[in-house]
Amino acid sequence: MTYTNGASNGTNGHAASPTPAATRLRKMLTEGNELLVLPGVYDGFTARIALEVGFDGLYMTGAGTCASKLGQPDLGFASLNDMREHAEMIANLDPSVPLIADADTGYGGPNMVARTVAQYHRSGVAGLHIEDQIQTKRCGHLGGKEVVDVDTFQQRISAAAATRKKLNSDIVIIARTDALQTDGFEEAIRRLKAAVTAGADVAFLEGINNEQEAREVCRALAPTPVLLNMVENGATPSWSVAQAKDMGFRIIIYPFAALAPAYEAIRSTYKRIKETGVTDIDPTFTPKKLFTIVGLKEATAVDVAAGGQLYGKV
Ligand SMILES: C[C@](O)(C(=O)O)[C@H](CC(=O)O)C(=O)O
Repeated sequence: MTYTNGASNGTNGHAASPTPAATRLRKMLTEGNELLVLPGVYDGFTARIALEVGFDGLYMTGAGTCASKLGQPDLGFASLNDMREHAEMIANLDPSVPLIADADTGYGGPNMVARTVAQYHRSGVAGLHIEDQIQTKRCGHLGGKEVVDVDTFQQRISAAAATRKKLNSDIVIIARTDALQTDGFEEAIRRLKAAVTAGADVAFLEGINNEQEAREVCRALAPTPVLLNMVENGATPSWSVAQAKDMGFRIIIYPFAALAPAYEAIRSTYKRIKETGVTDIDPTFTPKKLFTIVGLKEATAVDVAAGGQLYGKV
């Protein structure tokens, strides 16, 4: 299915505002029945690479944001400001491509959750996930997790949904439960259903262990779309897009898709410098190539349209 961004010329000669990314994401979920594939991105460079390849949307990983922006593990180090600022930069590189961004626990009680949703909305984020872990959260694929009670979780989602409504926003609210590890499958499903009752648009069962759980969560939550978190080498087996679709998922995210290859590639190059004294990087990777990947053409077009000639000789 192709979604246009809806931009057209208004009668006053100004271009009409394009459809917000949140509205586009919501439409993809409600009007289609395809599986939306969103690679994990953790900074502007990885986002640009994903945009170049072309996907239904992007996923801003909190683990990757903690690692790249703060140099810290996914243990609740990132604040709302860290996450919002990062998400805003990524969401606006190409606002026609929806960004789903991690919002951890929502960063506090109902008022903080409301603030988080409002700030993500104003930043151009199309969807966000809010979970039921305690504030000192950790990556969902680590042991020793703790969750808040179901009422507290429901309040987080209610505050998110009320904010979406108040702002007349289409931002997609994704309720994530981490209760599978702590309380088992039945309780996790109960929590996701409670979250949908409270206004969540999408359900996210963290740390799915096997195909039976995968199929069952999609069946139990239907018609609510369910998101699959494809963290390689974590609790969940590695499934392909085709398998995820067959199991009934509507969104698949790959938080480690950029992190793992970046680590390998960067580390081996750094080691080569240390051991041989040269980087030996691909000779076609010129400075101009890097800047082309991150928007040289667009920057040149803006300058030329303004009557400038700044980049003619780049
Ligand atoms: C999805 C996630 O929240 C993320 O930050 O990308 C993480 C990924 C990870 O750290 O393995 C999560 O699953 O908790």
